[in-house]
Amino acid sequence: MDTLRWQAGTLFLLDQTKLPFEEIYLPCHSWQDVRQAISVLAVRGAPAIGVAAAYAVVLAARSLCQKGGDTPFLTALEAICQDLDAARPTAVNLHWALTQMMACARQHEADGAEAVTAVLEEKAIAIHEADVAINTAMARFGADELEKLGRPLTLLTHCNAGALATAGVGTALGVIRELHRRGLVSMVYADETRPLLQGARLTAFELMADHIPVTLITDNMAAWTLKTKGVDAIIVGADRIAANGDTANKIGTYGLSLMARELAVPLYIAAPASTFDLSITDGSQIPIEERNHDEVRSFRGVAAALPETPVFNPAFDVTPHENIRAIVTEKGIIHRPDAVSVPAFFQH
Ligand SMILES: CSC[C@@H](O)[C@@H](O)C(=O)COP(=O)(O)O
Repeated sequence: MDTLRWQAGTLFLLDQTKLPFEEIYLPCHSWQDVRQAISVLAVRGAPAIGVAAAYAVVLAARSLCQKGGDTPFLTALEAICQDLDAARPTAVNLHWALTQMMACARQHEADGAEAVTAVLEEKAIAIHEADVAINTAMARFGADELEKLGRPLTLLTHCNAGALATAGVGTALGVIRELHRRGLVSMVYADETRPLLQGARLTAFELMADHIPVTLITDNMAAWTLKTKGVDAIIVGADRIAANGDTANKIGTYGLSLMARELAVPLYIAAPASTFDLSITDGSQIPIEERNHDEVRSFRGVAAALPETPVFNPAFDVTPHENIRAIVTEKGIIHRPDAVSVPAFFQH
């Protein structure tokens, strides 16, 4: 089951709003289709959003070639990229992929719009394929690191940082998959992850499909689970990591990090280099997406509160770097991330 598929000039996205009950591919024929899919979380997870956005740029370039118009090709493409970038403001992989695509377009500008479109397609496919390899490398580095904790491991994860959030085996779940392959996973506790239940609908589904032992808990059971179930480590993904290691991830991760610190459970982040935003010094500069309030008042149309109930619905929070034991990347491990170790890691 692929999260995304590029076939004969159409992007097919596994519609994650329907999982785990229905496995339906959503055909995206235009960049607007992709933008809509990103907004409603039909495709989600920072790396998968980046790959989808790269294909959206190909669709946009193709449509601009067909339509023509007064605005210069690259100016029009740039405006579309800005619109796509705004679809999910926290996940920096989206911005990263769009920047890569625009740089590629500019590099080949002199060859004309048709040629640029062809090169952009090659670039999007390269970004897609690279994500698969990046996940595999991260899984190995992460498993080597967590293996040091002893065995068998009881782990806890939050949201979905799996195959469904990437083009490959996943970031945090990629590490868990590799640990399982080595016979080192005793149990994975999966937070259900309110309000949109990525943990219940996607993580539990993914792990069960791979016969990895998983136990679903509601988010408010995490502290008690950490205290009573012998959890050896927490491992999660990330949406944006500042230069000092402060990490934005799904809302609830910050709370987990406080529990982890209190209970001396190490917290690991697994994220590719494209999730780092070295242009910002710390997590206070990370934009936090706030989503529709109905996501909290109800789930799939079933009301949980009165429609006029006031709501706060931030989709992400920021975990301070002090609460993170290590960040697993495709280039290796950043131990005890801080304002010195993170930039130094990327200088080599
Ligand atoms: C490898 S995915 C890492 C993060 O993107 C993931 O943990 C997360 O927070 C996803 O949030 P979502 O709102 O489902 O896109």
